[in-house]
Amino acid sequence: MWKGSSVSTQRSIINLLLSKIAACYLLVAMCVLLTAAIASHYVAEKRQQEEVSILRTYVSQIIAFDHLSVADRSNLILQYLADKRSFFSGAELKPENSASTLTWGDNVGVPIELDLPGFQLRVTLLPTAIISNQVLKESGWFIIALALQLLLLFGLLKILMRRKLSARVNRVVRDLSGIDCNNPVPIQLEASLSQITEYREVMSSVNRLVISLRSSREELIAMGSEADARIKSKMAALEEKNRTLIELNQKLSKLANTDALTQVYNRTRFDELFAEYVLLSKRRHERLSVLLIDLDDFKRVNDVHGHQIGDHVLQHAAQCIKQVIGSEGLVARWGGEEFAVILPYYDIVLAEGMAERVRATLASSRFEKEAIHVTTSIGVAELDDDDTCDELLKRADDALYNAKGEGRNRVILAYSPASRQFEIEALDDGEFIEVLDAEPEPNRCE
Ligand SMILES: Nc1nc2c(ncn2[C@@H]2O[C@H](COP(=O)(O)OP(=O)(O)OP(=O)(O)O)[C@@H](O)[C@H]2O)c(=O)[nH]1
Repeated sequence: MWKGSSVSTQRSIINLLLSKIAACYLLVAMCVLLTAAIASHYVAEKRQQEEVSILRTYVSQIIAFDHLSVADRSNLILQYLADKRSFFSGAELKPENSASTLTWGDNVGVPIELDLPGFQLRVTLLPTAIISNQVLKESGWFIIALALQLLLLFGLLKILMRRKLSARVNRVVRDLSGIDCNNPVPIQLEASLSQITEYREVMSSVNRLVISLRSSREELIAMGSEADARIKSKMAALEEKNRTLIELNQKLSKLANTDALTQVYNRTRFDELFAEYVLLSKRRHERLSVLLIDLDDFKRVNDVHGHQIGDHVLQHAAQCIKQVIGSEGLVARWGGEEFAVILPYYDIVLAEGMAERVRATLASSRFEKEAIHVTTSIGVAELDDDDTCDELLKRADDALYNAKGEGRNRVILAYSPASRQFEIEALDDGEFIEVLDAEPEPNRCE
């Protein structure tokens, strides 16, 4: 945009300069004319007086020539006056002792009597206004000539200035178009143009804008970085709070899901997990077994060693079960001194093996300094296609009940009506015999 208007900008600057010069010239010319008009009046008066004085001297010299006749003298005087018609409008000459009077001109103006020996001379001065008009006319021609010269000079000046200004205006235009909005810097005034008021005003307005733009930009940057820093610190605080919240949530969820004494899953969580595992296993037609583990004669432990020691034994027993199960299944406290284990992908035979390992481990363990010995009875059941959670648990519970009834410290398997029946009898310390059951009773283990 700036480049496009460069030429017109130059023209307008040149026209501006020239119009200023022309206005100055007209003002000066008017002053000169006025002065000339006033001066011409005084000049005319003065010149008339000088001419009268010269005339007086001349006539006196003519009179002094004795060898000339009166007529010759008169003629010479009138001839002289006729030559000076630009100052005198008429004359009347009357030699002494002569009856006739010689006249010249029309005698319009101011009459002056010149008293000379032998002659009476009365000359009429041309009116001063006429003389001053002549003076003015001469000045007028002078002024016209001057104006013509000035016009010529203007033309030359215009060409010269256009050439000289071109580079400077281009520089100004380049400066203006080169203002970088990201780093606005005030423009240096072009020395040769700074004499022009309009240029100065425009440039100072531009520079004011540039400075305000710069300060606004700096303010914005400062505000932006301050806001950035605040946002960052807020984000860091938020992240910190979020982390704390996540940790608290994890702790809370662990607290909600874990049994406070034994640090295995609590009953509530077991119920949820058990329902999910049963659902998934049935949907995928995968095996799943459950163990119900009960510590034998635990009342006796409490009675003999106290409830607190009983608590410790419970904790140790829970950790033992967890260790044996490892990552194969999930251990939960079913209630009191009873634990439940979910074994995904385990059929009843595998589950029985795992139950036996649990039973044997606990039976061979000694707890606390009193070397407390506890045995366990375990009921094992495998998920059947038609089973609900409750039915499966019921079968395991029944098996556990049977284990208690059979004398404790043993593993009893429960069979569903749909599955192939096994009978495993626990012998001493976990020896089992697998027996075919011709007519098995549902949910019962023999
Ligand atoms: N120390 C302690 N004892 C508990 C806890 N929960 C249940 N018990 C005890 O466990 C005992 C369970 O007794 P019973 O139901 O008679 O069972 P048992 O003595 O183990 O006998 P059987 O199960 O028939 O082998 C009771 O004495 C309860 O007080 C517990 O959290 N801490």
